[in-house]
Amino acid sequence: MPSEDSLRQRLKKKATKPVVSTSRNSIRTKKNENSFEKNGVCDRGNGSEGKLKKRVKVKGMQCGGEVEERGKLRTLDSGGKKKRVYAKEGWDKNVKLENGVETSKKKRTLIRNGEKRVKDEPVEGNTGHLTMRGPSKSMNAGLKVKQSTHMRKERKEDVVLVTDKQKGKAKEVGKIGLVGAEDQGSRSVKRGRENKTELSKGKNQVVVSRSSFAKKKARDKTGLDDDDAEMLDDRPKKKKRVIKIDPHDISNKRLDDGIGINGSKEEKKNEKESEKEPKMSKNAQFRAIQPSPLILSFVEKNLLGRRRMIDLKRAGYNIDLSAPLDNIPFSSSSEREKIEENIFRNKLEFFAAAKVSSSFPTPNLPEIAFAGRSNVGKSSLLNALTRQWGVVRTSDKPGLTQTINFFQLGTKHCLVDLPGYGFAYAKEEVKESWEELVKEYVSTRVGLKRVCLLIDTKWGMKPRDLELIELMERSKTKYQIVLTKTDMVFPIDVARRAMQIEENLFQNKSVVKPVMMVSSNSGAGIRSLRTALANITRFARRL
Ligand SMILES: Nc1nc2c(ncn2[C@@H]2O[C@H](COP(=O)(O)OP(=O)(O)OP(=O)(O)O)[C@@H](O)[C@H]2O)c(=O)[nH]1
Ligand SMILES: [Mg+2]
Repeated sequence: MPSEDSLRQRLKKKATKPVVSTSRNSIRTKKNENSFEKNGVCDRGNGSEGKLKKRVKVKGMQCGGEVEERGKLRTLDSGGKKKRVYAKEGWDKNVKLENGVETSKKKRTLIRNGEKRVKDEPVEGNTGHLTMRGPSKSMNAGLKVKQSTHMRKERKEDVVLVTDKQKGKAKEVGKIGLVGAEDQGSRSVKRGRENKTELSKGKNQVVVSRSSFAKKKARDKTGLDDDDAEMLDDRPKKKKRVIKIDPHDISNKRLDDGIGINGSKEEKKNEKESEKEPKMSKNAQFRAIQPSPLILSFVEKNLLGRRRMIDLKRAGYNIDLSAPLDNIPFSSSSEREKIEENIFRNKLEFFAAAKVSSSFPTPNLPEIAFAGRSNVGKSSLLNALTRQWGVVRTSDKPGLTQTINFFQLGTKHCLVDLPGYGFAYAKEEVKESWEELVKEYVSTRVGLKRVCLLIDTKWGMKPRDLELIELMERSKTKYQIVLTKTDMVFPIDVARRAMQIEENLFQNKSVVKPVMMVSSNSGAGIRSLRTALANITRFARRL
């Protein structure tokens, strides 16, 4: 029988024995236990320091709530395990509503490459780290969640949670990166977990993780939101079409391209140079002509150009008469006017017509011929000069005069009406024969004192006119330019045309200046022409 004392000793021994925990490797002494009870903090002791993953179970100890580990907060469950935070947990505290989207700001620790960063990051979605997103366009229409994540530094990692209600399909696009940060400095735990579909039927959630900052940057540049950018990323990339151009194929080239088949640099240079010097149209060139003051004063004095009837009346013309208005002349008793009147008051008589040069009449009188293109007004001018209407036939149909017609003015002078050249209602061979006949006449005719080359004021000189001029220059036949139908254009254009022709024929020797300007209809300039022609015949001797 043990004595009472021995029993007491046994009991004491039992009481002094250490309590051994049943957890894995950790041993917690009674002392430690006491210290925890004192501080209200679970202390792991030296053996467990630095190994956060190893959890310590202390018998009879409950660590519900938050356990502080060296200044950091960590959620632990009642069993002392790290508490997993799900989407719906912790919802109420930090969640804000922005544009119908719940967002929360939650402290988050990012540790990469041994560095530890603590950032306040706005996170979308039900949890602090998740973003609700609609991957499809149809989703966007109804429930479009759009929250731009703020990119702060390059190594930032976004976690995006995508929901798709309509399709009911979950698509995992990326992976979740849940980073837990425990322990200070070098001791860090980064938990990256690839999260597979964890969605219910009604609500599918896809977790998307994008780590490429370059992608983000590019999207920001293009101004697309994440949805659009996502769509663009998923699109099959189009291959660039390379079009090979056959340098010898000119089927698609415009005719006015001006670039040669080879498209050499020189050709392009020439083209550029020609572009630099813009070509002025003929009309623009004509408008740029500045008439001399002498011509302008002549135009004004003779009432040339298109005029109002009231201006003609004020100038002394009898506008009630249908005949040329100069039949009421500015009568003056100057000697020159008397001479002019004497010559052109004589009777005008037709006496010969010639189709060929052999039919020309014998040159007994000094001759003044009227040449020019068909319909320029040669026959009309003869009538206007002599005021004898009907002696010379006129027509609005080009090509009426088909022979060289000789008219005797009084007893001392001869006026010659030539067939026109250029366009006419006649066969080509006939027209050519007219032209040849005229050329022969102006170049060989003895007694020809002056050729009045008539030019339509509106159209100016044509190549055939120049041909005849060249011929007369060669044959040294004196010729005078007479602008006709001046009543059809503005006075300034009459002056411009006269100036243009004078400049063109500046170097010609056989041309008689100045250029005369007339209108057989209005009679303007006829008196001046009479005066000029009277001076020719005045000193001409009878042959
Ligand atoms: N407005 C206007 N019309 C004129 C003038 N002179 C002639 N005409 C008209 O021009 C047309 C042709 O006149 P013509 O005298 O027959 O011309 P042409 O040079 O002899 O013609 P061809 O004999 O065919 O060579 C006629 O209808 C005339 O009325 C003018 O000064 N002003
Ligand atoms: Mg005629």
